[in-house]
Amino acid sequence: MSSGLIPATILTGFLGSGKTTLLKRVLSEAHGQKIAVIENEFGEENIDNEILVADTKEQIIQLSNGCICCSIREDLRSTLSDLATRRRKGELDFDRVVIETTGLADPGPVAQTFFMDDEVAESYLLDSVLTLVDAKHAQKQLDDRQEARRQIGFADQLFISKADLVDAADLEALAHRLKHMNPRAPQRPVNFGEVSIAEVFDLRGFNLNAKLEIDPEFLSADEHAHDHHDHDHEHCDHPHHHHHDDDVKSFVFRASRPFSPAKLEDFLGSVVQIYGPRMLRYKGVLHMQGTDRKVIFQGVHQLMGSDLGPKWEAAEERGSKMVFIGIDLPREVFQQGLEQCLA
Ligand SMILES: Nc1nc2c(ncn2[C@@H]2O[C@H](COP(=O)(O)OP(=O)(O)OP(=O)(O)O)[C@@H](O)[C@H]2O)c(=O)[nH]1
Repeated sequence: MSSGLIPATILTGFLGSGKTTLLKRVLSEAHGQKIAVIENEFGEENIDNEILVADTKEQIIQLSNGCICCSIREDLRSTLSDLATRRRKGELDFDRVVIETTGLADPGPVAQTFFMDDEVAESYLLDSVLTLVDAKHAQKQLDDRQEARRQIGFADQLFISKADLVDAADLEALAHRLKHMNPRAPQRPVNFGEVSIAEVFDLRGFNLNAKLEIDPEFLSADEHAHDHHDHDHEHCDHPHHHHHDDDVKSFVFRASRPFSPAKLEDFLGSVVQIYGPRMLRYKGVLHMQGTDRKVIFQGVHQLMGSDLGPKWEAAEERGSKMVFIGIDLPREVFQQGLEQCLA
């Protein structure tokens, strides 16, 4: 890694979604990487920890009796900073860190630790948030549990476990629901954690230079479905598909006219003041006045940043697209506000 920062991966997913299964698999794969694992489990009996220790020679640090996203967030911060210090001194040797959250954790505060704390930010690079989704139980968990919905909203990559336990139509309905909640995160089924290293590490989900990958077909289909809801139902391919009113939702803003940088900065600065706590992830490739390069922007809650990307190609049509993933965000406010920022 050229930056010298230690890459960190957050592995999340609701209770029993297969986090440990996947992690164990990743750790036992012969990849020549030394991985420090921070496990966060409720309770003193840590079975996962034993399973992992038995099978691997990795460094495992356990944070117990609380949840890293709330009561022991300070423990996470100090553990990360302690690990980095010991690595610098040569007492510990590891190439990356994986944090496995409890099934009930909100990954937001965990991710924020990497930006909020100077010591942590200087040593680590948050690579990505990986979310496991239990194909058998996710629909109900998403209906019932806010944490489960937030785990989807935050994901840079979704892995769907237990696809073997459901039929194709159920799997399709789940994929559809997830895509509405987070169109930015690629989805892929995993059978008992069977993934390759390349699919979990160095995804650069938090990298400002990362491409914004949204399937344009999906998004226009989405608009259509909302505008013609009743009509849409008559022609629905899945008779059992029902409408979910998830509070984690996403929307996309597109424009071909360039943004005025000053107006946009003002607007975003004020919306994050108000809606920041509910803005899980947002990201965009922007056509900005005054530069012939793409501007890549992204944020988590109140924290946002932007970077100059590559030049627009001569033949390429310039335009901006932004995706916002959040909890009950007022789409109209964003839509109209952003339009006001166009030059
Ligand atoms: N059928 C099936 N079972 C799976 C799959 N992946 C994991 N499991 C099983 O699901 C159960 C829960 O898996 P874990 O890996 O312990 O889940 P977890 O997310 O770490 O669970 P918590 O730490 O309790 O939140 C285990 O019995 C796994 O063997 C899969 O793809 N298919």
